Amino acid sequence: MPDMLHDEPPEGDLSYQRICVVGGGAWGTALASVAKHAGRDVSLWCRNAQTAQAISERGENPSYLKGISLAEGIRATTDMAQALQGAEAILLITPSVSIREMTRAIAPLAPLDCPIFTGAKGIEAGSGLLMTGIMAEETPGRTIGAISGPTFAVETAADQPTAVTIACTSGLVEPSAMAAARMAATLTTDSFRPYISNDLVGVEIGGAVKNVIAIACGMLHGAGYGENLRAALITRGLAEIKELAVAMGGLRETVTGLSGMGDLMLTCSSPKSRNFSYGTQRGSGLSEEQVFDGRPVVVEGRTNAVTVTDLARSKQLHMPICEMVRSIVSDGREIGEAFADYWSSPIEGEPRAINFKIPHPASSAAHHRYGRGRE
Ligand SMILES: NC(=O)C1=CN([C@@H]2O[C@H](COP(=O)(O)OP(=O)(O)OC[C@H]3O[C@@H](n4cnc5c(N)ncnc54)[C@H](O)[C@@H]3O)[C@@H](O)[C@H]2O)C=CC1
Ligand SMILES: O=C(CO)COP(=O)(O)O
Repeated sequence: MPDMLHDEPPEGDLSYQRICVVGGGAWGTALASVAKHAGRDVSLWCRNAQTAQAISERGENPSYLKGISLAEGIRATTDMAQALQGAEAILLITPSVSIREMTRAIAPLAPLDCPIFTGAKGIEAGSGLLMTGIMAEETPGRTIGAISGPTFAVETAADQPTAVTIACTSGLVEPSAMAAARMAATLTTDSFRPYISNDLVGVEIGGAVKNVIAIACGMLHGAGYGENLRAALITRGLAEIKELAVAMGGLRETVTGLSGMGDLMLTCSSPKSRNFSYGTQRGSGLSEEQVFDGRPVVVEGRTNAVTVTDLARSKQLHMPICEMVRSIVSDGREIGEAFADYWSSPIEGEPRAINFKIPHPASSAAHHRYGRGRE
């Protein structure tokens, strides 16, 4: 079996010419526009008929990317069979909770040699499966992949320079990483720059966990804490991602790449992130019902705080920042109290492999300062 990452690259045009994007939200629309800019024939399945009409007729998605001119010629439709007709590769870009149901809808309509890549970032509740794990279960034998990285849809759709990592399983038809390389060639433009990886697990773990860390950063930013703390959370968050990725069979190196550190840096420091923004609003005192003025917004880290920590617990791993977020969003703990617990946990080694642990000597002072006792 050829190994795309070590053998001579194949000659000729690797690109898939006919792409179907499933999901007419912000990221699906942005990727459809990238593929169109790259010269592909692009169809886009949308749930909403008005959105599909606006994209096809005006080149705009007013619901998710208002005011941004998309590449011309995207064929948007609400008819899944029509959208998938003739597709050589599929991008499945709906929220993580819908990936199983959407894969079930797609699989009977797309031949087995048509790979599916997802851009959803998360872990499934109950099964603990990554997105590609769900997809592989629902459509066995097919090449399945992921696209991940520091990518705000609003910037990508506006043709701002964006880099991603693409990885895939081997499937029955194409050798490992070949489909990832083909998808990279398919989506490359003068502004969109893909890299390929042979570590699908590492790529996906980064995307799933960074959203939880971004909520933590947002909450403490919203509560008035400074940049020092944010840098500490990002760095210690990266350590949590690394430990989980390695426990799942991923590589440390992947976690320091675009889909790990890159996405973590982006999401933990920008109000353009829904996860960071949700955290900021909660940290500034808004309730769960009040955030985003009550609008339903996809905040993957809110559900994934539970799925990530469930998975970590099942591997006997402790992810203290993710546990802190879980205790707030799922168990209703007060933010200051949860932070005080985290911040006054035992002093330990960095990395934690340094086997050192002593009780925090100023634990009760920290609780007094940050928890309910604070003035
Ligand atoms: N927006 C961004 O900047 C980026 C988002 N992502 C990831 O992409 C995934 C999708 O996010 P967005 O496109 O931003 O969300 P969005 O909220 O902009 O759009 C979600 C889309 O999925 C559809 N949808 C919602 N629930 C559905 C269901 N149960 N079944 C079928 N379709 C459903 C909606 O109609 C909408 O078209 C998420 O996992 C997110 O983390 C990844 C990279 C960048
Ligand atoms: O994944 C993203 C950027 O890479 C989008 O982040 P949010 O879901 O927090 O908006």
